[in-house]
Amino acid sequence: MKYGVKNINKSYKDLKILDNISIDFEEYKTTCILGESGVGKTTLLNIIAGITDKDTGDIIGFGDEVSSFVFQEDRLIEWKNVKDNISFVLQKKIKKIEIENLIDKYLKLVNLEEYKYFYPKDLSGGMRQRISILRAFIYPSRILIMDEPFKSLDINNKQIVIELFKKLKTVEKKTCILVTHDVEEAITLGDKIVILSNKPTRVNVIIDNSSILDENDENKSKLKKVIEGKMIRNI
Ligand SMILES: Nc1ncnc2c1ncn2[C@@H]1O[C@H](COP(=O)(O)OP(=O)(O)OP(=O)(O)O)[C@@H](O)[C@H]1O
Repeated sequence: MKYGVKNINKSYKDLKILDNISIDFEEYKTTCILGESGVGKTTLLNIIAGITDKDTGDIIGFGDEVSSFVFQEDRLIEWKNVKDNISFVLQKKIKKIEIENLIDKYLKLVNLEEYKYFYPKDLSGGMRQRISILRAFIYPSRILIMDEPFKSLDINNKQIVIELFKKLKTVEKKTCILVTHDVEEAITLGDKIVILSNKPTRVNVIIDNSSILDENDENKSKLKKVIEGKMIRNI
């Protein structure tokens, strides 16, 4: 299956935001869309998800597909416990009898089984976001779209949630699109890093990061410097 965007242009009134954006999203890989605040990352995601109209260009492969989403805020339902928060989104997709087995299996996999009957108010921010990422992975979709999912977390929680994402990625095959302004996040998680910069926003460079994902810190920090340079918007 081929997923991508081609020659996407978008303006809000007279202000051009996205200028001819083309990206291929490789199947089962994680593509990070990286750029400073205001560069148009959320606009691009919303265009991909069909929430916002593009002016011109093509969206490839997403039309008939169901996607899972994870946002900056966790979007758990306060009056439902963990199990019901997950089963709620699965009920139209999976047989009731299978849902509970599935939830048990995944909660166990990520060592969260003891929280099955907890309500969101009794969970920490990091724990809540782990549940929403888990929910997005269990949901039967081939695509997972994440908009700054670690932004509101402190450094420790962020690390824990990132590890959870990596673990789930090894057991559930999904094509992931991760939007972030955080260079380290992109280097840690992205098989491919797409840097958006300039005004109006263009794809500055696409970096194949797959060989550096497990690399040492020295190589990662070199790459970080290169990326930071590319993120600067020449206005
Ligand atoms: N509905 C809208 N009407 C007019 N302008 C908008 C609208 N939505 C976004 N913009 C503008 O488009 C630009 C890009 O916004 P967008 O939220 O897509 O950027 P972003 O890279 O996701 O930023 P952030 O990381 O801060 O969320 C901003 O200048 C924003 O003010």
